[in-house]
Amino acid sequence: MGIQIAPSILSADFARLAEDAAAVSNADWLHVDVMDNHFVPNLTLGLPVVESLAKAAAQPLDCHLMIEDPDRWAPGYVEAGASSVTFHIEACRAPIRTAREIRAKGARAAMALKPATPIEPYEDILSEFDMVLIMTVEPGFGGQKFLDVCVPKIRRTRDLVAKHGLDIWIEIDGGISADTIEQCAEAGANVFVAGSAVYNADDPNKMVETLRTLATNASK
Ligand SMILES: O=C(CO)[C@@H](O)[C@H](O)COP(=O)(O)O
Ligand SMILES: [Co+2]
Repeated sequence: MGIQIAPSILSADFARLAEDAAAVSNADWLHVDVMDNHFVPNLTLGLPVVESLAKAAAQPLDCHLMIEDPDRWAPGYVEAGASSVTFHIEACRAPIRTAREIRAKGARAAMALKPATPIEPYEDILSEFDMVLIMTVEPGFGGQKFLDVCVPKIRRTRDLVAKHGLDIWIEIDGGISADTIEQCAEAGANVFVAGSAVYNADDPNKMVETLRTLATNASK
């Protein structure tokens, strides 16, 4: 499973995405936040940008869809070049079908949970997914304060995954920095999204390594 760091390009310069992807060459993934101004009150980018970035970036793309109607749009992100596609369970009408379509097209499928959405109602469909993304801020914006009330949900999700003997990654997204990453790793997260902490650092690649070391040591 392993510790993985996924810088969010939401905190990058959208006019220099290829250069800002290269600035985090040590990262395992590039996290791409797709927002539609309906599911969340913000608008970012869509399929054409993902298609171009997938060609320009060395890292695989981890697309986080914060959009209405992911049933319709999610499979298209695999065709555009994403290696992992995450949709919000709160917005999805047919999560099993959508996850199967993502996987059938060759990408990893993930469900995302907003801070107030519990994992327990989805226990029976966990096996349809490769990853659960637990939001540790309300989705919509970078640079928000980490919500520590979400940490027990990381632990409960890790316990459910173990109970069913599944090989499912747990990703954490929102307010992750050198100050907050260790408690998430201790609770069982293994994929860490960080936007402002990485791109506001003097040396983004060095921050990726700092986060990796802290999470690796805390998860032992
Ligand atoms: O999905 C989101 C926000 O909705 C995130 O991926 C943010 O982009 C993370 O930014 P930081 O909280 O790390 O600054
Ligand atoms: Co995100």
